[in-house]
Amino acid sequence: MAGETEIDPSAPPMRAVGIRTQFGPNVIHDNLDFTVNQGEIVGLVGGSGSGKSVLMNTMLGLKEPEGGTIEYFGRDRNALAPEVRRKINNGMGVLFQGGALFSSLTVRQNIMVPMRENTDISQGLMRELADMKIHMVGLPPESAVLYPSDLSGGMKKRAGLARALALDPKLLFLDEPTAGLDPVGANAFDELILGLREAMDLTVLMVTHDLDSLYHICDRIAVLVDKRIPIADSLAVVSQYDHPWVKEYFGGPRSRAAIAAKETQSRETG
Ligand SMILES: Nc1ncnc2c1ncn2[C@@H]1O[C@H](COP(=O)(O)OP(=O)(O)OP(=O)(O)O)[C@@H](O)[C@H]1O
Repeated sequence: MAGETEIDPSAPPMRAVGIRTQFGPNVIHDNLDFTVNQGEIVGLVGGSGSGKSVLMNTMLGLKEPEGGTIEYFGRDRNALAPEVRRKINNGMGVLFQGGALFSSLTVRQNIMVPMRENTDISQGLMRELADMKIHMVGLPPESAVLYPSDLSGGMKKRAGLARALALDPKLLFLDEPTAGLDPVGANAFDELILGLREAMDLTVLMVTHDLDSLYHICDRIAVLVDKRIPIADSLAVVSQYDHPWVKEYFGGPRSRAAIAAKETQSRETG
Protein backbone atom coordinates (compact mmCIF):
# COMPACT_ATOMS: atom_id res chain seq x y z
CA MET A 1 0.00 0.00 0.00
CA ALA A 2 1.37 3.44 -0.91
CA GLY A 3 2.89 5.18 2.07
CA GLU A 4 2.68 2.26 4.48
CA THR A 5 6.31 1.34 4.15
CA GLU A 6 7.27 4.93 4.80
CA ILE A 7 6.62 5.04 8.53
CA ASP A 8 9.54 3.94 10.64
CA PRO A 9 8.32 1.61 13.42
CA SER A 10 11.53 2.23 15.36
CA ALA A 11 10.96 6.02 15.38
CA PRO A 12 9.16 7.66 18.32
CA PRO A 13 5.40 7.15 18.03
CA MET A 14 4.81 10.88 18.34
CA ARG A 15 6.82 14.02 17.91
CA ALA A 16 5.86 17.66 17.86
CA VAL A 17 8.33 19.74 15.84
CA GLY A 18 8.31 23.53 15.95
CA ILE A 19 4.64 23.71 16.86
CA ARG A 20 2.89 27.06 16.78
CA THR A 21 -0.67 27.29 18.05
CA GLN A 22 -2.64 30.48 17.95
CA PHE A 23 -6.22 31.53 18.63
CA GLY A 24 -6.59 34.94 17.01
CA PRO A 25 -3.83 37.08 18.49
CA ASN A 26 -3.38 34.67 21.42
CA VAL A 27 -0.25 32.57 20.85
CA ILE A 28 -0.41 29.38 22.93
CA HIS A 29 2.59 27.40 21.64
CA ASP A 30 5.58 28.93 19.93
CA ASN A 31 8.23 26.74 18.32
CA LEU A 32 7.41 23.91 20.69
CA ASP A 33 9.28 20.60 20.37
CA PHE A 34 8.25 17.46 22.22
CA THR A 35 8.86 13.75 21.73
CA VAL A 36 6.94 10.83 23.20
CA ASN A 37 9.00 7.63 23.12
CA GLN A 38 7.78 4.08 22.74
CA GLY A 39 6.51 2.47 25.93
CA GLU A 40 6.90 5.40 28.27
CA ILE A 41 4.43 7.18 30.49
CA VAL A 42 4.96 10.92 30.09
CA GLY A 43 3.31 13.42 32.38
CA LEU A 44 2.60 16.84 30.89
CA VAL A 45 2.50 19.63 33.44
CA GLY A 46 2.22 23.41 33.27
CA GLY A 47 0.24 26.26 34.73
CA SER A 48 -3.47 26.63 34.22
CA GLY A 49 -4.13 27.85 30.68
CA SER A 50 -0.58 27.08 29.53
CA GLY A 51 -1.91 24.95 26.67
CA LYS A 52 -1.65 21.34 27.85
CA SER A 53 -5.08 20.22 26.65
CA VAL A 54 -4.65 22.05 23.36
CA LEU A 55 -1.29 20.32 22.86
CA MET A 56 -2.84 16.95 23.63
CA ASN A 57 -5.60 17.60 21.10
CA THR A 58 -3.00 18.70 18.57
CA MET A 59 -0.94 15.54 19.07
CA LEU A 60 -4.10 13.45 18.85
CA GLY A 61 -5.01 15.01 15.53
CA LEU A 62 -8.16 16.77 16.76
CA LYS A 63 -6.53 20.11 16.03
CA GLU A 64 -4.10 21.21 13.34
CA PRO A 65 -1.36 23.56 14.54
CA GLU A 66 -0.88 26.93 12.89
CA GLY A 67 2.78 26.04 12.33
CA GLY A 68 5.20 23.13 12.66
CA THR A 69 4.53 19.44 12.18
CA ILE A 70 3.30 16.47 14.16
CA GLU A 71 5.12 13.27 13.29
CA TYR A 72 3.83 9.79 13.86
CA PHE A 73 6.61 7.18 13.70
CA GLY A 74 9.04 9.59 12.10
CA ARG A 75 6.70 10.84 9.41
CA ASP A 76 4.73 14.09 9.06
CA ARG A 77 1.21 12.89 9.74
CA ASN A 78 -0.17 15.06 6.95
CA ALA A 79 2.01 13.19 4.48
CA LEU A 80 0.72 9.76 5.51
CA ALA A 81 -1.48 7.77 3.17
CA PRO A 82 -5.10 7.92 4.40
CA GLU A 83 -5.16 4.17 5.27
CA VAL A 84 -1.97 4.51 7.33
CA ARG A 85 -3.29 7.59 9.07
CA ARG A 86 -6.56 5.80 9.86
CA LYS A 87 -4.67 2.81 11.26
CA ILE A 88 -2.58 5.08 13.48
CA ASN A 89 -5.69 7.01 14.57
CA ASN A 90 -7.39 3.74 15.51
CA GLY A 91 -4.32 2.95 17.60
CA MET A 92 -4.95 5.99 19.80
CA GLY A 93 -7.24 5.92 22.79
CA VAL A 94 -8.23 8.98 24.76
CA LEU A 95 -9.75 9.54 28.16
CA PHE A 96 -11.09 13.08 28.31
CA GLN A 97 -11.64 14.91 31.56
CA GLY A 98 -14.81 13.65 33.21
CA GLY A 99 -14.90 10.52 31.04
CA ALA A 100 -17.08 12.12 28.32
CA LEU A 101 -19.43 9.13 28.26
CA PHE A 102 -22.69 9.23 26.32
CA SER A 103 -25.31 9.58 29.03
CA SER A 104 -28.04 7.78 27.07
CA LEU A 105 -25.91 4.65 26.57
CA THR A 106 -24.96 1.95 29.04
CA VAL A 107 -21.31 1.35 29.89
CA ARG A 108 -21.18 -1.58 27.46
CA GLN A 109 -22.83 0.43 24.69
CA ASN A 110 -20.41 3.30 25.31
CA ILE A 111 -17.45 0.96 24.86
CA MET A 112 -19.00 -0.45 21.70
CA VAL A 113 -19.26 3.00 20.03
CA PRO A 114 -15.67 3.14 18.71
CA MET A 115 -15.89 -0.53 17.70
CA ARG A 116 -19.05 0.12 15.71
CA GLU A 117 -17.55 3.21 14.08
CA ASN A 118 -14.22 1.70 13.13
CA THR A 119 -14.64 -2.05 12.65
CA ASP A 120 -17.10 -4.43 11.07
CA ILE A 121 -17.05 -7.09 13.78
CA SER A 122 -20.33 -8.71 14.76
CA GLN A 123 -22.58 -7.33 17.48
CA GLY A 124 -22.01 -10.45 19.61
CA LEU A 125 -18.24 -10.19 19.42
CA MET A 126 -18.42 -6.46 20.19
CA ARG A 127 -20.38 -7.25 23.34
CA GLU A 128 -17.82 -9.85 24.39
CA LEU A 129 -14.90 -7.49 23.72
CA ALA A 130 -16.65 -4.67 25.59
CA ASP A 131 -17.16 -6.95 28.59
CA MET A 132 -13.47 -7.87 28.47
CA LYS A 133 -12.55 -4.18 28.65
CA ILE A 134 -14.91 -3.75 31.59
CA HIS A 135 -13.02 -6.52 33.36
CA MET A 136 -9.64 -5.08 32.39
CA VAL A 137 -10.36 -1.73 34.02
CA GLY A 138 -11.53 -3.38 37.22
CA LEU A 139 -15.26 -2.69 36.95
CA PRO A 140 -17.66 -5.40 38.11
CA PRO A 141 -19.45 -7.30 35.29
CA GLU A 142 -22.84 -5.93 36.31
CA SER A 143 -21.67 -2.38 35.51
CA ALA A 144 -22.02 -3.27 31.79
CA VAL A 145 -25.73 -2.43 31.87
CA LEU A 146 -25.49 0.67 34.07
CA TYR A 147 -25.82 4.19 32.70
CA PRO A 148 -23.18 6.85 33.46
CA SER A 149 -25.54 8.55 35.92
CA ASP A 150 -25.50 5.31 37.97
CA LEU A 151 -21.71 5.39 38.33
CA SER A 152 -19.47 6.98 40.96
CA GLY A 153 -16.75 9.39 39.80
CA GLY A 154 -14.10 6.66 39.96
CA MET A 155 -16.29 4.20 38.06
CA LYS A 156 -16.96 6.82 35.38
CA LYS A 157 -13.22 7.25 34.88
CA ARG A 158 -12.79 3.50 34.57
CA ALA A 159 -15.68 3.27 32.11
CA GLY A 160 -14.14 6.12 30.09
CA LEU A 161 -10.83 4.28 30.16
CA ALA A 162 -12.52 1.06 29.00
CA ARG A 163 -13.91 2.98 26.03
CA ALA A 164 -10.47 4.47 25.35
CA LEU A 165 -9.12 0.91 25.22
CA ALA A 166 -11.93 -0.34 22.95
CA LEU A 167 -9.76 -0.67 19.86
CA ASP A 168 -6.67 -1.98 21.72
CA PRO A 169 -4.72 1.26 21.29
CA LYS A 170 -0.97 1.50 21.48
CA LEU A 171 -1.05 5.19 22.42
CA LEU A 172 -3.17 6.31 25.31
CA PHE A 173 -3.96 9.96 26.07
CA LEU A 174 -5.24 10.83 29.50
CA ASP A 175 -6.49 14.32 30.39
CA GLU A 176 -6.43 14.80 34.15
CA PRO A 177 -7.29 11.14 34.83
CA THR A 178 -7.22 11.39 38.60
CA ALA A 179 -8.90 14.80 38.95
CA GLY A 180 -11.84 14.56 41.31
CA LEU A 181 -10.82 11.19 42.77
CA ASP A 182 -9.98 10.78 46.44
CA PRO A 183 -6.36 9.75 47.17
CA VAL A 184 -7.24 6.06 47.47
CA GLY A 185 -9.19 6.11 44.20
CA ALA A 186 -6.45 8.11 42.49
CA ASN A 187 -3.79 5.68 43.65
CA ALA A 188 -5.84 2.72 42.44
CA PHE A 189 -6.25 4.43 39.07
CA ASP A 190 -2.48 4.99 38.85
CA GLU A 191 -1.89 1.30 39.55
CA LEU A 192 -4.39 0.42 36.85
CA ILE A 193 -2.52 2.54 34.29
CA LEU A 194 0.77 0.90 35.25
CA GLY A 195 -0.78 -2.58 34.92
CA LEU A 196 -2.36 -1.77 31.56
CA ARG A 197 0.90 -0.34 30.24
CA GLU A 198 2.52 -3.72 30.94
CA ALA A 199 -0.40 -5.80 29.69
CA MET A 200 -1.08 -3.82 26.51
CA ASP A 201 2.38 -2.47 25.73
CA LEU A 202 1.02 1.06 25.90
CA THR A 203 2.68 4.42 25.45
CA VAL A 204 0.92 7.00 27.60
CA LEU A 205 0.73 10.80 27.48
CA MET A 206 -0.97 12.13 30.56
CA VAL A 207 -1.94 15.71 31.35
CA THR A 208 -2.06 15.98 35.10
CA HIS A 209 -1.84 18.28 38.10
CA ASP A 210 -1.61 15.28 40.41
CA LEU A 211 1.84 15.26 41.98
CA ASP A 212 1.35 11.78 43.41
CA SER A 213 0.65 10.43 39.91
CA LEU A 214 3.71 12.19 38.54
CA TYR A 215 5.93 10.72 41.19
CA HIS A 216 4.33 7.30 41.10
CA ILE A 217 3.92 6.37 37.45
CA CYS A 218 5.60 8.82 35.08
CA ASP A 219 8.90 7.90 33.46
CA ARG A 220 9.37 11.44 32.27
CA ILE A 221 7.77 14.77 33.04
CA ALA A 222 7.37 17.40 30.33
CA VAL A 223 7.01 20.98 31.50
CA LEU A 224 5.00 23.40 29.37
CA VAL A 225 6.02 26.96 30.26
CA ASP A 226 6.48 30.13 28.23
CA LYS A 227 4.71 28.49 25.24
CA ARG A 228 7.31 25.73 24.93
CA ILE A 229 8.51 22.53 26.54
CA PRO A 230 12.03 23.44 27.60
CA ILE A 231 12.52 20.25 29.57
CA ALA A 232 11.11 16.71 29.49
CA ASP A 233 13.10 14.41 31.71
CA SER A 234 13.06 12.33 34.87
CA LEU A 235 11.55 13.81 37.97
CA ALA A 236 14.99 14.18 39.55
CA VAL A 237 16.23 16.31 36.65
CA VAL A 238 13.03 18.28 36.05
CA SER A 239 12.56 19.21 39.69
CA GLN A 240 15.98 20.92 39.64
CA TYR A 241 15.23 22.89 36.47
CA ASP A 242 15.79 26.58 36.90
CA HIS A 243 12.45 28.21 36.15
CA PRO A 244 10.17 30.08 38.57
CA TRP A 245 7.09 27.97 37.79
CA VAL A 246 9.04 24.71 38.16
CA LYS A 247 10.55 25.89 41.46
CA GLU A 248 7.14 26.78 42.81
CA TYR A 249 5.48 23.61 41.56
CA PHE A 250 8.11 21.08 42.63
CA GLY A 251 9.37 22.98 45.65
CA GLY A 252 6.02 23.63 47.32
CA PRO A 253 4.54 21.82 50.33
CA ARG A 254 2.27 19.57 48.23
CA SER A 255 5.26 18.41 46.23
CA ARG A 256 7.26 17.69 49.38
CA ALA A 257 4.34 15.66 50.75
CA ALA A 258 4.16 13.66 47.52
CA ILE A 259 7.90 12.96 47.63
CA ALA A 260 7.60 11.84 51.26
CA ALA A 261 4.68 9.54 50.35
CA LYS A 262 6.69 8.03 47.50
CA GLU A 263 9.69 7.43 49.75
CA THR A 264 7.48 5.73 52.34
CA GLN A 265 5.91 3.58 49.63
CA SER A 266 9.34 2.62 48.23
CA ARG A 267 10.50 1.58 51.70
CA GLU A 268 7.35 -0.48 52.27
CA THR A 269 7.62 -2.27 48.94
CA GLY A 270 11.34 -2.83 49.46
N1 LIG B 1 -11.06 26.77 20.91
C1 LIG B 1 -10.41 27.76 21.50
N2 LIG B 1 -10.55 29.04 21.10
C2 LIG B 1 -9.87 30.05 21.69
N3 LIG B 1 -9.00 29.87 22.72
C3 LIG B 1 -8.82 28.63 23.16
C4 LIG B 1 -9.51 27.50 22.59
N4 LIG B 1 -9.10 26.38 23.25
C5 LIG B 1 -8.23 26.79 24.19
N5 LIG B 1 -8.05 28.12 24.14
C6 LIG B 1 -7.14 28.90 24.98
O1 LIG B 1 -5.87 28.29 24.95
C7 LIG B 1 -5.23 28.40 26.20
C8 LIG B 1 -4.74 27.03 26.67
O2 LIG B 1 -5.88 26.22 26.99
P1 LIG B 1 -5.72 24.75 27.55
O3 LIG B 1 -7.10 24.25 27.82
O4 LIG B 1 -4.88 23.93 26.64
O5 LIG B 1 -4.94 24.99 28.91
P2 LIG B 1 -4.49 23.93 30.00
O6 LIG B 1 -3.02 24.07 30.16
O7 LIG B 1 -5.00 22.57 29.61
O8 LIG B 1 -5.24 24.49 31.27
P3 LIG B 1 -5.86 23.80 32.57
O9 LIG B 1 -4.71 23.20 33.35
O10 LIG B 1 -6.48 24.93 33.30
O11 LIG B 1 -6.85 22.76 32.08
C9 LIG B 1 -6.22 29.07 27.14
O12 LIG B 1 -5.90 30.43 27.19
C10 LIG B 1 -7.55 28.87 26.44
O13 LIG B 1 -8.44 29.90 26.75
